Amino acid sequence: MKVALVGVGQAGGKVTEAIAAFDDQMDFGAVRGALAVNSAQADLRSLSLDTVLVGQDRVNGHGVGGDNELGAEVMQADANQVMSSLDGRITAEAEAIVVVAGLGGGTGSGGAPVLARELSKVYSVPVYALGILPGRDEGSLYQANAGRSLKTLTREADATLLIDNDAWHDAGESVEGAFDAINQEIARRVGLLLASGEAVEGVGESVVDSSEVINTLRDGGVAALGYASAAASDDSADNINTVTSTARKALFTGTSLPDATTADAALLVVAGKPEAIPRKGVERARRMVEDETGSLQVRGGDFPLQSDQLAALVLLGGVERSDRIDEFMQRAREAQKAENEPERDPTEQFQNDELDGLF
Ligand SMILES: Nc1nc2c(ncn2[C@@H]2O[C@H](COP(=O)(O)OP(=O)(O)OP(=O)(O)O)[C@@H](O)[C@H]2O)c(=O)[nH]1
Repeated sequence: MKVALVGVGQAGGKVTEAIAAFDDQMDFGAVRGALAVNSAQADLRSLSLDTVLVGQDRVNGHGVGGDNELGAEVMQADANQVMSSLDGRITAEAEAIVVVAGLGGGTGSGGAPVLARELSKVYSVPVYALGILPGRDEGSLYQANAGRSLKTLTREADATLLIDNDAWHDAGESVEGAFDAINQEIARRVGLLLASGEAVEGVGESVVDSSEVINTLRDGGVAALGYASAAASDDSADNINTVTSTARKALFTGTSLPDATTADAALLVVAGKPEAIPRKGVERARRMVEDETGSLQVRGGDFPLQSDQLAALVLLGGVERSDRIDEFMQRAREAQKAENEPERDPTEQFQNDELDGLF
């Protein structure tokens, strides 16, 4: 899937840079343009991307200091400048635009939903968000910011792929210390997903197409992405168990949103040498994803890739019913000192008034 990436805020810029670098290093060509937007000049300087500084008249290049309402305001005020910088990058070949941001800070948290809304007004391709949730140990401002931002993002973006900052760091290691490693994990997963619809080597019926990514995300809401890989034999018959166990790992331990397995739709992509991918294994893995997610809409496809490994990518659409989201929204509400509320359907938590949206 050919995309243009827009990173907003510090985390947004760094993750965008990591995804673009992975795509370039693998020679995939799925990332057709990348831009970083921030209200903090210093954060933009360290990036090897084209950049736009917003809010200069309000914060003089110093960032919004975690104030996401201010982040939304400065993005709104300078939206035209950002949109015109994006003009040349969102060419006719872009199949989607991805707005990338850490949801806990100020610029990305406030700016990403504004930008998603502005982009949706102008472009007919889907506008997705890639949002990073603060880890449990991050402060309450981060949690409250992320709750409000997520609520608004899920409304403004066509779908929001969530990455939990607690997903891939080792016990005892601080989230901050793990950023580079987490960003690499994000880049590998997202980079492979985007490239999977771009397969050039081998064009069989079973090869995944970018329309399958778009269809999996069609109902909007929150999405998650799992990944795992294992050494493979050259003979596909020996790889049946490898495919099923790798898909299981991708779903249960390799996911961007731990414990989010109940989904409305899913896409299972198996990457590896075409002759090493066993049809029987892929079919079994697809059924396993169906059983575990409870979704009847599980798509599947191959991603031909010259590698000694077999990898499984599992994209889940509509995971907002998961315990993990429920737990996070609860944390965000508590952080915002909201009143205790009665039990209700978790899917409604993006619609009710108990946690303010951003706009
Ligand atoms: N995965 C990941 N998360 C990050 C990174 N940098 C910051 N974060 C997370 O992002 C949130 C903070 O957002 P930032 O992007 O630093 O803030 P900002 O959007 O630039 O906003 P201001 O600094 O307030 O102007 C926190 O939850 C951090 O844990 C990173 O490189 N990788």
